[in-house]
Amino acid sequence: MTQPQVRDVRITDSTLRDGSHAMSHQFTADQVRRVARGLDDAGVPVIEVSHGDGLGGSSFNYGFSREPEAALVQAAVEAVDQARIAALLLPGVGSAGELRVVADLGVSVARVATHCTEADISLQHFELARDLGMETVGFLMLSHMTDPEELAKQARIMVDGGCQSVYVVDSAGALLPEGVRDRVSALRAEIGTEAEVGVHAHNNLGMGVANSIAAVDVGAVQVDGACRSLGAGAGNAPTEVVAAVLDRRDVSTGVDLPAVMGVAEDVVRPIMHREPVCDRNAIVMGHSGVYSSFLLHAECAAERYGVPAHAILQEVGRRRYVGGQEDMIIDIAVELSGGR
Ligand SMILES: C[C@H](O)CC(=O)C(=O)O
Ligand SMILES: [Mn+2]
Repeated sequence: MTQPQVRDVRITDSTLRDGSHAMSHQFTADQVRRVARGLDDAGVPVIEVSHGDGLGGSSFNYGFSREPEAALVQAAVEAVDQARIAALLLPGVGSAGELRVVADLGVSVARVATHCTEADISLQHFELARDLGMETVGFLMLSHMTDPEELAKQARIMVDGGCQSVYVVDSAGALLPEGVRDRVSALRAEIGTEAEVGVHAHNNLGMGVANSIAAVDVGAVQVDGACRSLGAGAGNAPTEVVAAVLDRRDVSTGVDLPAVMGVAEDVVRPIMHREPVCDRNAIVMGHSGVYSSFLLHAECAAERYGVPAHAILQEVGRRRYVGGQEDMIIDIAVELSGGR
């Protein structure tokens, strides 16, 4: 087992949460146990486990999980020695009760996600998480949809509410490195040493790793990844590649590179339903700024209504839909099909 060590950047692996989207939320407790154990052995300090849409996400709207969320979380908690287990919560999808349940199970990092202009809805969850003794992380989703100054104001709201680090979340994989640098720099200038800044990158335009490194260059000290990119859309910045590139930059992460490459290749790859790739659907999402987790919803609607998924996604981007508007994807498919 790798011991925790001094590090410059903390990697959070989101395979078991963002990867849930790419797995249609069908992770089993046994898979969670094996991935979490491998990541723990590789020295990954934080492992996120939840439904893709966070605690309470298992539903008709977002897709039902195969196994109860508590069983998945418990499997991860029991599998690790050094890693902290994190859970994601979107206020309104998950509730205070669900946060209490996972805190009792041993989850010690609460990641509260809001649309990038709606940080105020996170405050009661940060307060509760702090009361429960959890570390708090704020997730400003679809960060490309607002400018750096406004994003920094939203980060300020989270920090004043008890959030200890705020992430620039490129949910659509739409940002380019300069857009990431501007946003991370604006957050750093606003919150200074009061909280840390992190980055969560998606790969729809093939920029996941480059964007993560751009963020670190201007002061981000937390970086998310997913093994083998297993995440929504074209997936996340691959944890193993982020670790390798940071190592080449002499930025320490405490992650054992051969071990994490082994997890990606030998544990995660064999259980994947699909390999996230920058295909036409993904590029359309990145180019027109579509929430990555809409991909599977658009593919289902495409099949049902006989229209191309990329056309649906293009229209979602034009209408600037945000998380929570999954049901509108059906409306678009019906319209594009001519009401058939
Ligand atoms: C609920 C979303 O999947 C959170 C996330 O990972 C993102 O916005 O990106
Ligand atoms: Mn994501």
